[in-house]
Amino acid sequence: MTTLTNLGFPRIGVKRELKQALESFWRGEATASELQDTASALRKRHWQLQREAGADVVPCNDFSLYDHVLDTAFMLDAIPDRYRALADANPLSGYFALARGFQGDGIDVHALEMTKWFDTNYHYLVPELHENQTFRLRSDKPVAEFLEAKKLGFKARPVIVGPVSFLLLSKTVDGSDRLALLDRLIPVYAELLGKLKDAGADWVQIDEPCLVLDQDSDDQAAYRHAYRALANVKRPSLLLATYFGALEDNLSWVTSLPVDGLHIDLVRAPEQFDAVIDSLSSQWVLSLGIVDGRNVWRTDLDRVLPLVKRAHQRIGGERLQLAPSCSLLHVPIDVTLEKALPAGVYSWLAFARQKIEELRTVADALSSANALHALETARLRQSSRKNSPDVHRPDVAKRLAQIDGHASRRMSDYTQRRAVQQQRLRLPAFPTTTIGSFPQTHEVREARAKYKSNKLSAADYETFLQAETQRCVRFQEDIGLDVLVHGEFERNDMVEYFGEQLDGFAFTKLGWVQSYGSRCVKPPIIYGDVRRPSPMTVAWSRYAQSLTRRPMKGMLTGPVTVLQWSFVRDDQPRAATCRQIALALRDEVLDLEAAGIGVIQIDEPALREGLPLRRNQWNTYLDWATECFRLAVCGVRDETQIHTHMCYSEFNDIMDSVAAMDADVISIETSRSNMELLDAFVKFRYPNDIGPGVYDIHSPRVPRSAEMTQLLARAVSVLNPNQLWVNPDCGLKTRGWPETRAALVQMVEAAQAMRHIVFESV
Ligand SMILES: CN1c2c(nc(N)[nH]c2=O)NC[C@@H]1CNc1ccc(C(=O)N[C@@H](CCC(=O)N[C@@H](CCC(=O)N[C@@H](CCC(=O)O)C(=O)O)C(=O)O)C(=O)O)cc1
Ligand SMILES: N[C@@H](CCS)C(=O)O
Ligand SMILES: [Zn+2]
Repeated sequence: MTTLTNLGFPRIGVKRELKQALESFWRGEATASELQDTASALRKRHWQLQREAGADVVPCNDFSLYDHVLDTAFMLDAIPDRYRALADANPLSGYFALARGFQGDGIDVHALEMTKWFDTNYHYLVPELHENQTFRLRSDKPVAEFLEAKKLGFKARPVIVGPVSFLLLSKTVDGSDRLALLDRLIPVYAELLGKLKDAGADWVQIDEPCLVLDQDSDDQAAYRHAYRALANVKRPSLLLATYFGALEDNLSWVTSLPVDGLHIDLVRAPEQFDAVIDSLSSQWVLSLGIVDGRNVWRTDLDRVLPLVKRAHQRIGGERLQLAPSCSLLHVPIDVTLEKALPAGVYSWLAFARQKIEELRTVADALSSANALHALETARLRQSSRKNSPDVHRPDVAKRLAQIDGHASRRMSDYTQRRAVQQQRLRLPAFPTTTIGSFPQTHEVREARAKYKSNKLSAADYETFLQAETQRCVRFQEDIGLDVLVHGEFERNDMVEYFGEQLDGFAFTKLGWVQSYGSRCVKPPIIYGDVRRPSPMTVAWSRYAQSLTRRPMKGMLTGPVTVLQWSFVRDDQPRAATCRQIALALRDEVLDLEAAGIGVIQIDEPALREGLPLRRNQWNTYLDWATECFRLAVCGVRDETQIHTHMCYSEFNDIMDSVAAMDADVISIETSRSNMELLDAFVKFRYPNDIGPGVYDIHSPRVPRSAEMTQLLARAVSVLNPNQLWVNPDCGLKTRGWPETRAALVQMVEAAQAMRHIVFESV
């Protein structure tokens, strides 16, 4: 019998129950045991849901209160010294201190660095290790969650992050070799596996997602060494899970690792099927990832079934498992809860629950004729989508065909533009600005919720937003910021807001996906050709500019980021969809310019995240991604200053492309890494202006101006001071007003200090 399994399930809950529980706990309004009760209720509900949908085996330890990499670091006692006292005194507070920083009781610690989980919009916390790092099994979370599932009657398979990927996803603070720590890590993994065996686990899913990346000979040696060492310990059988891409050149040696099975992603990399099955050890189980865990489209079962049948013939049902391509963490939970989607679009979608049901249909189709009806329904859905007039719009295709090379080039080069912009804007040295959003307080979100449920009229909602914007503009003037923003109070999310105003996008009501910790997003679904029926942001920017004589930045989300943070159609290349979005944004940029907005920021925080995981595919992506950015912005006159913003980006290896975007000013996240990210700009002699973030907005901690001056001094020591702007790392939407006010006052003070120190002026 073929087994239907799953690699991981969303943790947050359909109504974001985990978010509410976490935030209540952090506010001190709920106890730790109330938080843990919500967590165990969610686990139970999700295991039940998966079983009802048809899963034979459910994952456990895929749940996390914040992040699964942080859980692993915490479990292995990889806790940097600055958190140790907190963690020893109270493990839960210590755990959250690593995630969010902590200020109080005479302690002031910043959080671990956060970065993107491969090419997803999920963020993990980067474990901090050092040369003398030791490990021990500090907690038994995987065992506890396995026993919890077992007690409730579920056949569960614990999921753990493999030792080599754990080290490769970590950083050492002293520059020492991460993999040199492997020998100290292996005994702890052996102990954990032994405990899981004792608890009754037959199998463990050991995730080694780094196996789909380019791995050098040291990495290969590390996998060999780790799995040989774990081969002879008392342990459950090991399913080595790979996802987000192909094993490619790594396959030849992965198949000789002493494990018991392999999971492969056949959605991202269907081409690896033959090579894998040909080289598979005769003892190994093979788990086929045939349903897309990263997107929301229903699977073309007629395409998948022949593949599964071939595998069945080759290795037999006993050794065959069916699963989603990767953990379902990246998709919403249940499409049947969506009551307002257009009927056509609704029928084309599968969320986590439906994906497991699709796998059930495939498994049933292998063993009986019972699946005929389900297969026929699936077939009708595929053809309705393929032939829908809502998907294909001839006017969009025609406009795309007419683009020429001039459309993606500014009129003059940067030096000329800089001079006219400076004449127009007359900014001081070290100009201060923010990244766009100001606190999205409970009142702001509540007003929007009331407006959307018709409890607040459009006029009253607008009046409310105007008052918020006005207050925000006044505040920025009062504290002396130079380039102002309107605050983005009208936006639910920087991508969803634009999607809502563009043709070709659909929206969910409960399609929440975890972004980091308690923060979620509702990615829009791009199902058809994209068009802008009317201006999207001009009225708000015009209104905000009318409130001040200082320059007001127009604020847009860039084409690559809209693409990357949406569920994207899979029936045409991503580049084609991105160009359509870029053209829609180009119209918006020109409308903003015509409305008198002299500074326009087009955020592209997802540019790097969109990089293919294999280097040999980078150039193609970077060429179209940067071209799309320029297509969106290059229609403007020289005197219009174009800003861009990127957070969580490692720039070293993409500097050519960042420069090719040719933004007049780029703001980047640098504070958590102590300005390390600036190195790339320095090495490349980046010519345009840069705003290195001087404080971390992901933490409620308020930095002192001296800290920011120190960071700026580091920047000045390597870059031309005339190039530098002063701004936070990212937008302030997640912060409260008290800490925002306090931090920005300190930031303006830091800029003034720098003007004084460097130019002897104030
Ligand atoms: C910059 N980031 C973003 C990423 N991806 C995006 N798509 N958007 C981003 O901004 N990726 C990288 C980073 C990740 N960072 C963040 C930061 C913050 C959030 C966040 O705050 N998310 C919110 C949800 C945002 C939203 O859609 N809000 C809606 C609905 C609000 C709501 O819950 N309303 C309540 C009533 C309100 C109340 O009473 O308080 C309701 O409807 O019941 C809105 O504002 O209208 C979050 O809550 O997690 C995400 C990623
Ligand atoms: N303008 C956005 C960018 C976030 S990456 C904001 O300020 O929230
Ligand atoms: Zn940002």
